Amino acid sequence: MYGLCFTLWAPLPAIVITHYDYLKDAFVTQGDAFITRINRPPETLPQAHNNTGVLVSSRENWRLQRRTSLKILRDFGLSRNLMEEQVMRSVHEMLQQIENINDKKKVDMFWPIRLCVGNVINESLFGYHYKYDDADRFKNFVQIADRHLRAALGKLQLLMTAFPWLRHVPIIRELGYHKIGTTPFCETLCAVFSIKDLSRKRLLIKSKSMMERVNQKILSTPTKILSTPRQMKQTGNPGLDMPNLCSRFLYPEIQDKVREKIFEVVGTSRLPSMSDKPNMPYTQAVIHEVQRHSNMIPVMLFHTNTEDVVVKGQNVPTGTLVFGQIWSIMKNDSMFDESQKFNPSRYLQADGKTLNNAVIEKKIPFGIGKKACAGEGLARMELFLIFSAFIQKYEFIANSNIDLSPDWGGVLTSKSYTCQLIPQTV
Ligand code: HEM
Repeated sequence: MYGLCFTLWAPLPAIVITHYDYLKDAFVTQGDAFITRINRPPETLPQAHNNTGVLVSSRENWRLQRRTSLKILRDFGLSRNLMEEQVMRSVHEMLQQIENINDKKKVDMFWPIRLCVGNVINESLFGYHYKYDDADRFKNFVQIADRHLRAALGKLQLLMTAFPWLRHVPIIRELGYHKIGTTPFCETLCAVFSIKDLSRKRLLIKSKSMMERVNQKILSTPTKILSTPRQMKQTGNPGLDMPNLCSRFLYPEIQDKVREKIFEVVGTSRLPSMSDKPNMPYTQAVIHEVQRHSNMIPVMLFHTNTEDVVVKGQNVPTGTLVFGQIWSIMKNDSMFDESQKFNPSRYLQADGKTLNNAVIEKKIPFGIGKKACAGEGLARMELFLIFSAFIQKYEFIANSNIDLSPDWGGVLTSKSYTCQLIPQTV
């Protein structure tokens, strides 16, 4: 830990914020100054056109894309019951799939969870979902997106962030730009469009024309913003996965307590629904703690400021690269007592029933400010419905020692594990 807010020369000056109060001062209090991304690799690599898509666009383009995306999500039912119904359909299908597993002594939960989450967004955006026994295309798609996310943070990529002109040097362009940038993008498109066995050259040519097709489509349909290739990648993206599920295997007493509360409020004849959520503060507290303790996105994406700002007394000149280090904030004892400990009770007041909003506010897995996660509402709904359905239906017992240290990447993922599932009845 180098301090609450420090400059890193790598070789561009980048300010790294590791304290909630500094982050809030910059991204919330002075949020209008931080609505730009850096427009450099790795952000720009998969983009067919500059300054497009919600995630990496800036200023007016971003405002328009974000506003429209949120409107489309709302129209698709995010703020109404429709989205809950969509999530529940996916949960039912996943539970059915799990029920069909004969040997529940050694179950790998990786694909059931990915498919459940991926199917929600696929069904909403593209109108179809993958069956559990016919999901090879989806799996291929997820693996490509995963590889791309890992590669995007490679050394060459970081070098190109510092010196974007390097992409014009032929050898670097080949290694760094195509290999890490365009090829995974082509592969993703091929996975989406079911194209097989193309040579690399044909792949690039083919992908270029597909990109054009996709872009034409993007530019000519009202849902273009949610259908950009980048978002298509996100449908299978590990970033949309549930956080590390392992946390709860290590704490059987917490698992039992959540189940007890679910049985009290919901019973066993139906699955938990969003209307039960206010009556289940302990379950909410456990989910908050899973997201803090097994945080998935360690650093907020690249931000720069459009005007000079002063963050808690420190000058940040226009155009500075600013990183909000979510990981350090959520693992900091000054913000979360004994932060290494998995302790859901920290989110509850002394009565054990009322949520402690002052602590919850500092837990920021979705980022903070104007460019915070646009899918937070959907993600939180999925977390609640999937997690509580799991615990209501099964007891999860780890088969071996669970290692909670994450696999490092743009998105932190859990190490592989298997578990025993014991069906629950009262
Ligand atoms: C547990 C799941 C999720 C987590 C932890 C998460 C976290 C994040 C984080 C940390 C950011 C970057 C914020 C920043 O740089 O300031 C982000 C951005 C974003 N997320 Fe998520 N996210 C999740 C799920 C989703 C879902 C389900 C969707 C889509 C339905 C989504 C769509 C987006 C978009 C569009 C942005 C870019 C927002 C902008 O730049 O304006 N996310 N997310």
